[in-house]
Amino acid sequence: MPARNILVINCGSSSIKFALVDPDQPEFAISGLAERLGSEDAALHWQRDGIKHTQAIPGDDHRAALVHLLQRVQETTGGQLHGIGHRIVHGGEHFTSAQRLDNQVIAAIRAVAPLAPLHNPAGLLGIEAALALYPQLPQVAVFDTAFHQSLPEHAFRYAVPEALYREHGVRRYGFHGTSHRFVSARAAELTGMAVGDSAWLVAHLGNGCSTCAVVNGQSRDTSMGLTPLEGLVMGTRSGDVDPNLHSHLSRTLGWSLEQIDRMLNHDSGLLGLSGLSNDMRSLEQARAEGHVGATLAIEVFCYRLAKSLAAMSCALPRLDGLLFTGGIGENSPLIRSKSVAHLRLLGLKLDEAANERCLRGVSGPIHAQNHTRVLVVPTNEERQIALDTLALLD
Ligand SMILES: Nc1ncnc2c1ncn2[C@@H]1O[C@H](COP(=O)(O)OP(=O)(O)O)[C@@H](O)[C@H]1O
Ligand SMILES: CC(=O)OP(=O)(O)O
Ligand SMILES: [Mg+2]
Repeated sequence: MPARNILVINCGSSSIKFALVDPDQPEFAISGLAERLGSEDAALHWQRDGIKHTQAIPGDDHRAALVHLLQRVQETTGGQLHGIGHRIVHGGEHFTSAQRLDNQVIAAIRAVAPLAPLHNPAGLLGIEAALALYPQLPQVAVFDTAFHQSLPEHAFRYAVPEALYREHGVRRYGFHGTSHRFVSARAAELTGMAVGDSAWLVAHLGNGCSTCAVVNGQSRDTSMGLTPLEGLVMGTRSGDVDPNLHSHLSRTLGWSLEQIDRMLNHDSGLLGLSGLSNDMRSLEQARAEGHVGATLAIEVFCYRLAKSLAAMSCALPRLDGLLFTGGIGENSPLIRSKSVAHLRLLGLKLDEAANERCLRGVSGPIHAQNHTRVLVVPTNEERQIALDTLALLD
């Protein structure tokens, strides 16, 4: 059978992640990241046959970086590409599953772009660039929101006038669905349970962070809402604040909506609290050196995470386990330990030695004996996107 290579493109606000996935192979033929796009420090990093490479691409924007990135892919496949899968963060209420891209689907993605201002515009750039270079190849959009279309109405409605929902789509959508779906299915596999009879709390902790209650393979509640700003403390995003903060800042400081938007999305979260960095590695190091802001940022991050998990537990009939994933969830024993320490009432307690061992791709159980399961489960959004893309193309 010829290789069924799927190129997966995940465009963020200032970076593009990519991977060439053959679903029959455990490793990616090539994967990488174009980062700091639009700046003089822009660079393309990729890994092929276990060897890491870097190319400076100063000043490259998304479109220009995609040209370089696709050259690396082309060298690897020799032109054997079956299709392209794009991660699109917001699919609104239109899409409950992945979609083959056509003009109508692209228009619908564009229509909800204001609800994911850091993500959808970049995703559209990725689609345009890939269509320009590979007009003959089938392309698919895989939505972060799709997995959460199973939320019951009492979980997805806001307590605002009904017309805002009916006429303007103001509701909770939820994000990171591809990751929540992948790790909850993987956890069932790892523990010998049937996905269709399992109940998990999931903490996806990357640059964006969210929690999810997954029952029998379906999302029942999640911490992100109309946009990927609601919920947890994130790298640069505030998560939940009092909704009156907007009018307070406007009335007392004269701030514009743009200023408030920028502050909540780009200047808040770990960065805002610490005054130092949005990167958890840097904060952990600074905390170890006694940095007050970094210490506080970590305390708030962990407490708010635990509070959200406790709230999510309302959506579960029982708790089969808590799953940690994402760059922070997979790599930070400190964050796992501090957040689980707030959750004794849920019957959660860690085996700290096991917790310390789970980092840099090492996964496994980290709970104390005779306590509810806590697992570190590495996510693989790229593989899931490739599988969804193939399922649609076949
Ligand atoms: N060893 C580590 N310890 C603590 N945090 C880590 C470690 N490795 C990565 N991280 C954190 O993971 C976050 C990025 O997560 P990732 O899932 O890669 O993000 P993205 O949402 O961009 O995919 C950053 O805050 C980074 O500092
Ligand atoms: C939806 C979201 O927050 O995505 P990311 O974590 O990639 O920023
Ligand atoms: Mg992410």
